[in-house]
Amino acid sequence: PRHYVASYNFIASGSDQLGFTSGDALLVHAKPSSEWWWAELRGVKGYVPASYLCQTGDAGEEDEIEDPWQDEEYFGSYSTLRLHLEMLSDRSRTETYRRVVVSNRASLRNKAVMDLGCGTGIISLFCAQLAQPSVVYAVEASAMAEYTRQLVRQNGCEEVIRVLQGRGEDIQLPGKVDVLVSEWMGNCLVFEFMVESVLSARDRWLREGGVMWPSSAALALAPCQAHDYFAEKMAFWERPYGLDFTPLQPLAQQEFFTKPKFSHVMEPSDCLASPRHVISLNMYTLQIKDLEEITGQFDFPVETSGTFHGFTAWFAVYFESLDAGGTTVELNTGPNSEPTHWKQTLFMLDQPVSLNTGSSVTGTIVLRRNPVWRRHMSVTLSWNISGDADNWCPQSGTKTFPMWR
Ligand SMILES: N=C(N)NC/C=C/[C@H]1O[C@@H](n2cnc3c(N)ncnc32)[C@H](O)[C@@H]1O
Repeated sequence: PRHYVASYNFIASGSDQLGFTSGDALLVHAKPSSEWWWAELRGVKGYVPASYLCQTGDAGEEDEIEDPWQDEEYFGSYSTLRLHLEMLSDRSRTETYRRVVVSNRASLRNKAVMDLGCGTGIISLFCAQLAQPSVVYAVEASAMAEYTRQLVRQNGCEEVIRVLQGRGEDIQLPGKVDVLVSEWMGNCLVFEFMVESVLSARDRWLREGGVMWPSSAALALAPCQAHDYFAEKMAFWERPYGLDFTPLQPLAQQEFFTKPKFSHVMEPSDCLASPRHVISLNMYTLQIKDLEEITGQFDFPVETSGTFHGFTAWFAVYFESLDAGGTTVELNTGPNSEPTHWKQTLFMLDQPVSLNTGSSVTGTIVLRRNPVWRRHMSVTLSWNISGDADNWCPQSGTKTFPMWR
């Protein structure tokens, strides 16, 4: 963050704007655009008009406008093998995409395919190797694209696969495509918001009546117990080495339970109720503006008495057949399916609540996209425990988890 001083008064006109008076010292946290910056004044944050401010201290040295998509860092992370190895090593994920190609091999003949965010090109290579599309546009923004070209040649697919290095939003294709395939899903389905790039490519390059793979997506949720995680991070402070460290428990709650826990492996037996799809996305009708705030409702009849430590979330995506009436292929990242590199995401409540069968946990989940950092979001879970008269614990609550800003 950098210090600026206000040269003029500014009256805020939107709820997300920050008003100030000439002479106020503001802390600028981010510069999502050259007109509006994200700043703080006396603990309140909001958008401010950049032209009303001037830098204190080393004036003149203009720090670079920070990219709200953090593309340099994001695509940088995909120019090394680490993440590609993780994704390719995820057999459930990779075999599912291969199964989609194989089960649609006849209908893929002579089709034009776009593989958005192809990485090493695995999906494109499946298409060229296991079916006979007329062309596959393998689009990859990171420096990995150079190697992807080599892999295409190495596997004799250069007749079919054309690797285009660049962002899906920027590249030009010679024509529209029949199939837009992408592996875009992040934690809680949308984290990283690569889905926006997929929708942008759909709107630009998918022909009328073309097919989206995945065709639809769902976020699943369940109230759960998380005894091991709770013991490891919170109960630990009760009596370590015979001493009472409980004054550290508020710190532990802040440090370990404020953000969701990625890569959590939930046992099916941890579920206190049958998981439900709380959000469903139709990849044909979903609009980019819909991504700003996605809301789901839930009503879980408690089936197993136990300790309600939090909620666990995961996703499933569906690949409809190119043939009318053909079978839909599912990739499910839940606790009852083959493990994947996404595992599940655990949202810990501040206080565990004991739950008895006969009660129910009803409420909402809201995914709110970060207005400044466009690959980030917050998840707000609000719940109400009803039908358990003899339970003295708090009956309702709400908690907002940043992912990550
Ligand atoms: N998180 C999951 N599941 N997959 C991440 C997969 C990301 C891959 O897609 C590329 N990618 C992401 N967004 C774009 C874009 N807009 N244009 C071109 N390539 C892109 C990244 O560089 C990675 O190689």
